[in-house]
Amino acid sequence: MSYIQSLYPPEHTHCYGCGPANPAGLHVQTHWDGETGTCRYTPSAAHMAYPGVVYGGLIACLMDCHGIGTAIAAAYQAEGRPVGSDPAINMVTGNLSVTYKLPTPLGPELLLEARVKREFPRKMLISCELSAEGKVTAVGEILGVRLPS
Ligand SMILES: CCCCCCCC(=O)SCCNC(=O)CCNC(=O)[C@H](O)C(C)(C)COP(=O)(O)OP(=O)(O)OC[C@H]1O[C@@H](n2cnc3c(N)ncnc32)[C@H](O)[C@@H]1OP(=O)(O)O
Repeated sequence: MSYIQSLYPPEHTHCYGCGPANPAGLHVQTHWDGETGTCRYTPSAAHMAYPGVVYGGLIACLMDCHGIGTAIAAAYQAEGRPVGSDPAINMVTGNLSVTYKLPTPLGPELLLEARVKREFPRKMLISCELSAEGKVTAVGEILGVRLPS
């Protein structure tokens, strides 16, 4: 299946974190298997906090866009229709929190796994774990709020 952000309507493809049409963006890609949103991202040397460690703001960006991508995928699934079908489901971040448990090593690929924690009529609370080399280094929660169609 295509990644979720590739199925956003054209006007929502310019996001710095995940917009495929933003040449300067991070191009976060969320893959949804019906239960878990998965994203892989390898930071560059420019994403450094201090030698050997990933900048926390980058981690927040990755969790933000991957969380919203997961929330949107889950919202389509809850309505029993394919991602990208009309009417489009659009969400923005109402709230984002990140707990940095360990320094995240700069170099290896990062794995983000996101799941629905709570579902409400107009919003979706997503939990996200970020790991590097098999170790969870950060956890987060993202509240996606649905925009009117
Ligand atoms: C779409 C493709 C791009 C990908 C996006 C990537 C992620 C982003 O960076 S998005 C940009 C950053 N986020 C923003 O700019 C959002 C700015 N905020 C807003 O536009 C509005 O406050 C918005 C839309 C979140 C809510 O406004 P509005 O529709 O008036 O909401 P409102 O009716 O007050 O609340 C809706 C529900 O959400 C809840 N809610 C809204 N904001 C928050 C918040 N910050 N924290 C907790 N709950 C909230 C409300 O409690 C309410 O819950 P319930 O339905 O249970 O009563």
